[in-house]
Amino acid sequence: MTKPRAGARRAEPLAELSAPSWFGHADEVIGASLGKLLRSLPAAMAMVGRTAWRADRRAVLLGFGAQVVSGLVTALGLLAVTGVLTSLFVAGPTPDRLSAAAPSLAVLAAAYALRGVADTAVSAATMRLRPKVRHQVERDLAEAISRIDLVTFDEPDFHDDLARSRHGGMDAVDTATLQAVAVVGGLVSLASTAATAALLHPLLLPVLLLSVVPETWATVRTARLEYEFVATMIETRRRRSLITDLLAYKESAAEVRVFGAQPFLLDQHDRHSRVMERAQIELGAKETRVALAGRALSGLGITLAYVTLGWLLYTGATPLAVAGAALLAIRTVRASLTQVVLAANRLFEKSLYISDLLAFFARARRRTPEVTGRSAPVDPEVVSLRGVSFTYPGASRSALADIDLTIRRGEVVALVGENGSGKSTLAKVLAGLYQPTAGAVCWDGVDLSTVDRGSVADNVAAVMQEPTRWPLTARYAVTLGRPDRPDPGDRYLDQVARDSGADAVVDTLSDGWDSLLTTRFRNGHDLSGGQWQRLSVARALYRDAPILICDEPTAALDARAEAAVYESLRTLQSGRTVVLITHRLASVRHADRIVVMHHGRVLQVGTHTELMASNPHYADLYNLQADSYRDDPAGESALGGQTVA
Ligand SMILES: Nc1ncnc2c1ncn2[C@@H]1O[C@H](COP(=O)(O)OP(=O)(O)OP(=O)(O)O)[C@@H](O)[C@H]1O
Repeated sequence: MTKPRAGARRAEPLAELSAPSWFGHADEVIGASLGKLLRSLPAAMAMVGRTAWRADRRAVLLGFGAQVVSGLVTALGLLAVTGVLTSLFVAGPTPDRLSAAAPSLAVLAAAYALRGVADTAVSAATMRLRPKVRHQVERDLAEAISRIDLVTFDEPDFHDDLARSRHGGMDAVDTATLQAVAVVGGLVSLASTAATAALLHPLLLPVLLLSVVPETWATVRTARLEYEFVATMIETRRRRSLITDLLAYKESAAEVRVFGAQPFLLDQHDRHSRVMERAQIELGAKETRVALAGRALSGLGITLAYVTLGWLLYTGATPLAVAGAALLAIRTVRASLTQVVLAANRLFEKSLYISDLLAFFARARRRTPEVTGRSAPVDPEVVSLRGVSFTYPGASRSALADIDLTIRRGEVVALVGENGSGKSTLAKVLAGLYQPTAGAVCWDGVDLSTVDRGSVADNVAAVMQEPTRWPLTARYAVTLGRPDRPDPGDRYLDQVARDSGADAVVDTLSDGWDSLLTTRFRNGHDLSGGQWQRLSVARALYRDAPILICDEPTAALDARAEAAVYESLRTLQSGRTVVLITHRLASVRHADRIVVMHHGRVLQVGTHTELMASNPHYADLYNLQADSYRDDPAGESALGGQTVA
């Protein structure tokens, strides 16, 4: 055995990081015109508005009403200031001038007080609205995902789109709610103050607006740069977090250590980080240049505004008191404009993410099976496949090709064949989880593509090849397929636990059925692979469905548990359709029919005896396994104590 040289484990560079062929969506974004991006704003705003309205109408009305009040009293305050200054600047004794200014001063004080109340009401409404809007969108997203066709999860760009929507999109909705309120408030205040400024002198307004245009350009440009960065980096970020997950999760922690994979993973982590670092530094430099240009031009604009005011005073076109109020107006208009520009900028930036979210919702709708209102036959007598083919999204070869098969109620049909021959895919197509790309799956003659998926699923229970390790209590992990089943005294639960061997698992748990099955929380438990499999068999039995799919149901079970499972499958068999997938051919000898699969096609269908006599492929596979047991001096198979051959 050769000893690995120190430092020999150098990972190859990740070629795809320098050749960004998978930046597909980001390229579209980067290539989009500013106009196109700006057009995303109304749709995003409408989405936030609709969601806010659904989430809490009263808060929306209170928030916007208070904004209007706040804007109006700001203008009123400005007019009061003009009144105060006019009274103070006239000739005469100071006490007289002060008394003349008193009414305007009172209006000013009232305006400030009212504005304080209105602004507080706006904050209160916003604070109420923000979490509600976020939760509403999170709920909408979770619901949309839950309805998506299973095959969509195999589409290459689905997970990128989902990640962008879940992370960028959610935060965007949250921020957008806040900014939408700020934009409206700023606009109301701007409109009323600008109208007042225009009243003081019409020239002031265009000059003021001119001073804000460069800043607007700079902020919009910066927002776009940042979005481009996030969009181009999303896959790198996801890949990097995948590596962190491998290091962080218990499921992979042991293999990482056994194979000494830490240096490799850390190296991959660094490579991804370096790509992101370079892009981020480049982004920073671009943003600095844009901000500099914006500020320089904006400074010129402000200078121009003050020069204009000075010129108006110098030529006597404006009295001193009005010029004083105009100075205040300039400050207020600029403050309002800055508020609007900043908030609109953030909104604009967020609207790009919200359009991702909207695109995801649209994709989810397209990928959600249509609700037809028609139901699949309950407890079908005949399940038939006619010319069924199936190709996974993006795959170059079909996983199933031209399959014809009929299964009757009460039959146990075993699917056998080499790895990758299409057994699991066929089982999922049979169960209506995948729609065939050609041909049809019919239950009692009803094409499953014409009925609601929920009604199909209602008839199916499955023991999956890699059962989900549900991080719930043991009770929920078994009963979640029929949570509403009345089961006084847990009689049925205990029965399926005995049939699957799950009773022995639950007996070892400190809180029995109420034990939490994850060690990520306090007092949680973890189970062995075989113990999880026992629970998955119990779950399938508890669901008590007419069609039972068992995909390698006993692969992780010890001999005794395996024998118990097959015994209970035999009991269950009557009145049900059982599809059994296993590589242990001794276990399929007693199946009513055995379907031999090869490269996605059905080679032959028959009983064990028929196939041994006529199908050399099956006979070879069987004898290969049988031979390994014949070498066993005890002559006993480990498969549930059944003697092979
Ligand atoms: N999600 C997927 N995306 C693309 N191809 C897939 C996907 N799942 C399976 N395949 C391919 O489809 C073919 C059939 O796979 P399937 O899982 O049905 O085989 P199997 O007979 O159940 O294999 P095994 O005995 O290893 O469980 C294989 O070539 C496999 O690579």
